Amino acid sequence: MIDLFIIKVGGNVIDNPALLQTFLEKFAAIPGKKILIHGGGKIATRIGDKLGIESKYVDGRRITDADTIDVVTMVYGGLVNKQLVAKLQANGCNAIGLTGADANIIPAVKRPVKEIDYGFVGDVYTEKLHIAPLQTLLEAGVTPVFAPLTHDGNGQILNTNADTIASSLAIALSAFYSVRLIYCFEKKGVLRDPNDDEAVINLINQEIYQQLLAEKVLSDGILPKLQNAFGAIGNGVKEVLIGHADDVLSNTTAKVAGTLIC
Ligand SMILES: Nc1ncnc2c1ncn2[C@@H]1O[C@H](COP(=O)(O)OP(=O)(O)O)[C@@H](O)[C@H]1O
Ligand SMILES: CC(=O)N[C@@H](CCC(=O)OP(=O)(O)O)C(=O)O
Repeated sequence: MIDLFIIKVGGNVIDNPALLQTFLEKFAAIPGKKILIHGGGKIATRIGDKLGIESKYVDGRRITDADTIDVVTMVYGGLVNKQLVAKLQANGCNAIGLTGADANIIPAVKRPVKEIDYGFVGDVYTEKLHIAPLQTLLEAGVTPVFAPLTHDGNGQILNTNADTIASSLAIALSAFYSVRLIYCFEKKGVLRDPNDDEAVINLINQEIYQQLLAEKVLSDGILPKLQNAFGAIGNGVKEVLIGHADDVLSNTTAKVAGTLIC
């Protein structure tokens, strides 16, 4: 099977112009087929603040009321997505910006209200992903760039965590490609001590994962990232890495920098 790189870049990188520029240059230089999924939570929060719309998170997921879905649709689907596409074009990468609603690629279900009402947050409808349009783009040498937005099939846009979109696409595309999923953020990998940026754990298996959870070394956004990483590796994805945005290119070769999930 042909290699396919699925790379997720988070909001802290997107919000740092120097880090973003380096990342995009290196992403553009990756040879072969690739897909980029971007976050942008930090930027949506900042623009929401300017508009007087407060951001609330529960377990790393944004509570997305009617005003907030408008903000994230504009910020993720417009501002961030189109700026990334333009910058990739400037780096010689023929990118196309998409949301999960485009070509019906990522249908989702509005998260049912239990103890928490997340509002317009979507859980990916994994069995209904439409992969064929993505294959057509990839075969044409075009690089899809996904905003963290999905849709419910009834005209409603939904807000979906970007780490989840990356793992869902990686799992679905593993039927056709040898998929390598790389989560890029502003740390060098999963850290044994969250206050020591050099304390990178090079390899995490289920046993080490459970130990780290028990030791409470993991918190905030690294929790959904690891959950999605293990979901991917257990469902056909060939390789999953978590590492620094600067190391994206080294992580596409045999020499790995960051945390390998196995
Ligand atoms: N053990 C750990 N190793 C790495 N990051 C950690 C750890 N514990 C907590 N974190 C936090 O998780 C964050 C990554 O999650 P998140 O901000 O959602 O990433 P992204 O920018 O990809 O969206 C890091 O910025 C860090 O603050
Ligand atoms: C439902 C939900 O929480 N969606 C996320 C989507 C953006 C995202 O995932 O951005 P980062 O990767 O930069 O964190 C949010 O609105 O924050």
